[in-house]
Amino acid sequence: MTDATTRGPGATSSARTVVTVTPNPSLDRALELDRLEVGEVNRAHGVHVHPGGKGINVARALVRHGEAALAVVPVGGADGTRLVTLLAEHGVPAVPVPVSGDTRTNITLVEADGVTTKVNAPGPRLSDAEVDALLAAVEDQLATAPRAVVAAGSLPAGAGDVFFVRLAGLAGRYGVPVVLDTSGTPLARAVRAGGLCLIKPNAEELAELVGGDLVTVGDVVAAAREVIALGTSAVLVSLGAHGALLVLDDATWWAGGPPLVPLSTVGAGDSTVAGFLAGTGTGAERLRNGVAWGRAAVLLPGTEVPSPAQLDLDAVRVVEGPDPGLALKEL
Ligand SMILES: Nc1ncnc2c1ncn2[C@@H]1O[C@H](COP(=O)(O)OP(=O)(O)O)[C@@H](O)[C@H]1O
Ligand SMILES: O=P(O)(O)OC[C@H]1O[C@](O)(COP(=O)(O)O)[C@@H](O)[C@@H]1O
Repeated sequence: MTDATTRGPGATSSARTVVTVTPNPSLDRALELDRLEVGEVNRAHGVHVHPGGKGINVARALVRHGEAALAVVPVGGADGTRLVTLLAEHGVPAVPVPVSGDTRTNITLVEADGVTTKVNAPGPRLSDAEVDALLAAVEDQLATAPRAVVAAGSLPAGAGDVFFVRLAGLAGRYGVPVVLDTSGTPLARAVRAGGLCLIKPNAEELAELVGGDLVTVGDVVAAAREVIALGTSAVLVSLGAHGALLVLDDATWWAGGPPLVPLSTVGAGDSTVAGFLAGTGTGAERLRNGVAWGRAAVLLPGTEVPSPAQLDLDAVRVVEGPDPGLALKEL
């Protein structure tokens, strides 16, 4: 299952490496159709298969830009083997953690007008021993003092709602910053436990987290500050076609650009996280980078991640202290 690029259970990170953890990875299969007819036989004219899952996509995007990254992933069955092979083909170092259930496949249906329908499978149930083995594999990487650990995506059954709390606790012991991109109860539990460096909800996920409607920039900033008050350093809120907001305890930036016609929005959030992590300089510059990577991702099919040549940093406008009264849909 491993080769020189996907280095297998013995793989280790270095001080510049971003370690990603995807508890519920997937093979992402995107089918291109003229138009989806629900309840009918539909015929696709294009198919793309990519290694998927949020942490995996972050690692893929970083590696595509020459950044050091390593993906820790539970894998099982023939599709798990395929996932590891695909990661190797994409040049992403991986630490596969064997599990008895089969790695899932997630389906995306993309219509000619860009409308995207996604069906995500539940993924295999992990046993307690498999969850412990996954965390032990993460701890092996934490011991090598990586730059950050990115924990991302949904949790498989059996992982327990506190999986990310456990992971953040481990990372805290090794002094490694934690970036978390998840949703629902696992996000709420981790935010309440505190100690996170960054979370990347979209507006719906943040609204669910704080329990309210987010209509304006001010609503998002207030929601993000609730999160920050619980012990998270920064909140990067992605807003789809309306760009993204970066909220710190004492500063806010918005970044976005001219309208695009997306080919596939799958993986755009993950590319945004990767671009933010790869960025340098001020919060504003890192946000610009993240948004440029996210915008480039939506112009690519399936779960393809952008290359440096596909970025258009100049198209991204950054505003410090955006008007709190602005509606998100006006951004
Ligand atoms: N339709 C779109 N047009 C332009 N940019 C987009 C579009 N959809 C996504 N993006 C870019 O990708 C980023 C992440 O997308 P978003 O849908 O918010 O993430 P997620 O998939 O995590 O919900 C956005 O912040 C934006 O920069
Ligand atoms: O773990 P979840 O929430 O089911 O999401 C998994 C899916 O999300 C993706 O990671 C894409 O995420 P984003 O579109 O939010 O960047 C796919 O590769 C994968 O199929």
